[in-house]
Amino acid sequence: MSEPKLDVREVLLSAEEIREKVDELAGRITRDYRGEKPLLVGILRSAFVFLADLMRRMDLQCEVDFMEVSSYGTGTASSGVVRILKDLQEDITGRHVILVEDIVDSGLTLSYILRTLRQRDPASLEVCALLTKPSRREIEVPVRYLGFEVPDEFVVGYGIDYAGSYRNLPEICVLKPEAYGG
Ligand SMILES: O=P(O)(O)OC[C@H]1O[C@H](OP(=O)(O)OP(=O)(O)O)[C@H](O)[C@@H]1O
Ligand code: HPA
Ligand SMILES: [Mg+2]
Repeated sequence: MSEPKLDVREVLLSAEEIREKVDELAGRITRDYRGEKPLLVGILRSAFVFLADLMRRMDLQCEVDFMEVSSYGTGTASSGVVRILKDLQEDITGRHVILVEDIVDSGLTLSYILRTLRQRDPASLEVCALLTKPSRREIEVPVRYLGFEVPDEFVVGYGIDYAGSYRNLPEICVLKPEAYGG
């Protein structure tokens, strides 16, 4: 088993660039939700790193909950079928909810979650996503707080995996082709 860094072809976003962007997003959320206590909903598993950094940069009372969904399994293309593996613990009726996602690719995951959560009558429902890959979009999703646009490459790191690995890389990277082979 090789070290994760040895499998990296290119660093797309450095830890420093990510830190600065997370600060900026947290600042915007702090200003927009002043006087409220939003519920941050992290989409497991990949969003846990981003969520953990984001909430600590917000100067605001907040609560946290998680949903786990999966559509990618061990491949690099969405199966198109989004399954809820773990639902929220909290009742979101009347709450200000911010969905925290690491990447919007086809948009199928977020669009499914947004549809599901809207039916529960939150006071508001917005999305904060660190990355977007617009070239792969199959369905449009409204992202209020967006970090970076990435090219049409399968990215890993900062919580994001390929087949379960590479989540612990501190940067957003593209792997060497042989690392995607299995
Ligand atoms: O816009 P889409 O094409 O739907 O892709 C985005 C989703 O895919 C990834 O999750 P994945 O299903 O790999 O689960 P994970 O977070 O547990 O890795 C990612 O974290 C997003 O949730
Ligand atoms: O580029 C990606 N990398 C990892 N997981 C993903 N899920 C959707 N897009 C991606
Ligand atoms: Mg994944």
